[in-house]
Amino acid sequence: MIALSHVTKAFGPKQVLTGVDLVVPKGQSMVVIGGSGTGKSVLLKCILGLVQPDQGLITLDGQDVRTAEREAFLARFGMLFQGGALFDSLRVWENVAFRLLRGPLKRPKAEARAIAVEKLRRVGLTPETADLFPAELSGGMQKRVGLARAIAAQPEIIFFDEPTTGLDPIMAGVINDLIREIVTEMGATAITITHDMSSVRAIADRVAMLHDGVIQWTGPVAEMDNAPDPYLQQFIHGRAEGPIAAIR
Ligand SMILES: Nc1ncnc2c1ncn2[C@@H]1O[C@H](COP(=O)(O)OP(=O)(O)OP(=O)(O)O)[C@@H](O)[C@H]1O
Repeated sequence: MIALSHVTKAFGPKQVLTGVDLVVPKGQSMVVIGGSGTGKSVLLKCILGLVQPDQGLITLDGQDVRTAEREAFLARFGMLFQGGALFDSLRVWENVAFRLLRGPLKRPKAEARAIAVEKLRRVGLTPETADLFPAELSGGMQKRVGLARAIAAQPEIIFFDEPTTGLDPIMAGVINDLIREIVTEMGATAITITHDMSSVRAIADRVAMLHDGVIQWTGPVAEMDNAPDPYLQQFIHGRAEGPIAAIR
């Protein structure tokens, strides 16, 4: 379980998080929605310890994340970054096996490659893809490679940062379905950041809306449509009119 309690973060005069309380139960898929610049990425970075909150407490399975040994802590996480973030100079399989070729999860090269090929298969890519370079792949294929990399080391927790950005609606649907299937079969805890409401409906067990530095609403995805919160309703229906200022 990941728990955030009264987490605040400012950059200079800019208050980004003003008191975030959020619980992500183990094995659940939480999707965080909210407008551009509301601090969704900052929230993920705080959990990972890449950004230090000014106040508040973040725990993973009851342990304050600040006291965890860094390498072992990060080894528990997988990440699918916005845009895939593949290394252009490495072959596809080396990208997928990146964390299996170095650091605390290092294993023999042949074994790392075999795992990479298996993970590529899991995301619908053939073994021939393994020896290509990222530039030789379409955007949708790159996203699949990023997903294979995120799951290669069997993480307990996976973060997906805008997993469908830049994809056509059909490929976005394929990636959403893959994420849902993989998270379920791995029993992983997942946090996804997205603006894409089709992702929310495909991926989420629970939804949290970040607005004005706090979690404005959180609940099961099944309750989202009927929740009375006007901020949430404006956001999920993409209305210009409502309590959230449309000019930013
Ligand atoms: N290292 C930093 N230094 C200064 N300001 C930062 C830093 N990181 C984030 N910010 C600011 O914090 C705010 C929130 O940024 P963040 O990237 O978390 O937004 P977001 O909700 O993920 O947005 P988007 O949906 O557009 O990706 C922004 O105003 C951003 O400029």
